[in-house]
Amino acid sequence: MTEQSVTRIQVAGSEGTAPYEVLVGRQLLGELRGLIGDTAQRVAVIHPEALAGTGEAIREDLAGQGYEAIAVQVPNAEEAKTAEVAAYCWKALGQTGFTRTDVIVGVGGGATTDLAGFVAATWLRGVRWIAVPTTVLGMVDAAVGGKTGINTAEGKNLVGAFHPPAGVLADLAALDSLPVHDYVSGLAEVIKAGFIADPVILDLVEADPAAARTPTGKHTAELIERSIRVKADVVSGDLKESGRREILNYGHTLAHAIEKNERYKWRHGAAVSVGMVFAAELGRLAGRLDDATADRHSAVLASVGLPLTYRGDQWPRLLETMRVDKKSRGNLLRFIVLDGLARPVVLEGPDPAVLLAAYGEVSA
Ligand SMILES: NC(=O)c1ccc[n+]([C@@H]2O[C@H](COP(=O)([O-])OP(=O)(O)OC[C@H]3O[C@@H](n4cnc5c(N)ncnc54)[C@H](O)[C@@H]3O)[C@@H](O)[C@H]2O)c1
Ligand SMILES: O=C(O)C(=O)C[C@@H](O)[C@H](O)[C@H](O)COP(=O)(O)O
Ligand SMILES: [Zn+2]
Repeated sequence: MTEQSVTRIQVAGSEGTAPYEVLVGRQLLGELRGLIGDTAQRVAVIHPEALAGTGEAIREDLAGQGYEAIAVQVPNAEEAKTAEVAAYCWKALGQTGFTRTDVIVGVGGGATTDLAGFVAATWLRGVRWIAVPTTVLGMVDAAVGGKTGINTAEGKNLVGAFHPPAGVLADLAALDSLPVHDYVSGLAEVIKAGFIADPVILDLVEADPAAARTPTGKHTAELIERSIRVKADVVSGDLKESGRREILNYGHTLAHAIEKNERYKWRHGAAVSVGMVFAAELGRLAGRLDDATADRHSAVLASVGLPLTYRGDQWPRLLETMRVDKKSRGNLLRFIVLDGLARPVVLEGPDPAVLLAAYGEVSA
């Protein structure tokens, strides 16, 4: 991709939903009007506190185009993914007289787009929404695929809906203001895409890990586009996670338990990093994964500054939480492991001793 060009990645419609495009480039906000369309009269721009200026600028621009536009500011990060904040958004829509032809625009990281999509899925049983991801993680993963939702005290993303956006605008310029800690967190999902489907991603990160940590890195656009293609390909064939989509949950069974254990104060990507080291060890102990590929996990994740360990004394609590993971069926725990590089498979009901041994790899 050249500096000014726009890459368009198609996501196929499935199970009665419409296809849509993910645009990757710069200065993409001009595309919003076309996506919102002429039938909408009202637009709600849901954004986090950290992007108050951006949210207001988008609102003003849409108001200038004749829409009745409101900005709905929500808390930063996981504090937005609550029933209370969803109710606050519903109230704002109700007070604005939002109808089924009106449109929600979610501007922010994955937490904001998960919330905005959920509000869109539930308001009047479903209105159109557009995702404008502003983090690496949002661009490569959260904004694509239509998984929307909020957390509860009992666990991560336990309440939600499959409700794909009408379009995704991944404007790379947004990454310039992203704190490095959040930028790096998103690399966990980039590296996940590398292990489950596109090893070229791993080669690019390993070639220059320092560059991978910055928006100005030589391969930034390629890393983001390759990761989006992995996600778009998978969700195009399985919107509701009846089969292949489960591979996108690589590392997430333990990650979500860690996030809950930390009362959602850890960044999702940091937890996914630890979760992937655990899943790699589980794959190795289950006789599926070779030593070199398992070891490659810790090496590449550490090279960009992602964590590899979590508190050893927390294993019983984490195991308990993992039992209500969305991949579980009854009492059967299910994990995504690798049968080799880019060969994800489901491992069902591993022996508790093997699970404990795998946790030993990440236990600090
Ligand atoms: N729906 C899905 O398929 C899916 C996929 C992966 C992750 N997720 C979810 O995504 C969430 C994590 O998303 P995230 O990593 O983007 O974190 P985040 O949304 O919590 O954003 C991190 C922080 O950066 C701020 N921020 C966002 N963009 C910014 C910018 N351009 N400049 C400065 N600050 C900015 C946010 O306000 C927040 O404080 C988790 O809740 C996770 O469960 C969902
Ligand atoms: O899109 C998916 O499917 C994923 O699993 C992508 C994950 O990166 C993402 O964190 C997702 O929100 C996890 O979903 P959950 O169903 O396990 O809550
Ligand atoms: Zn994730």
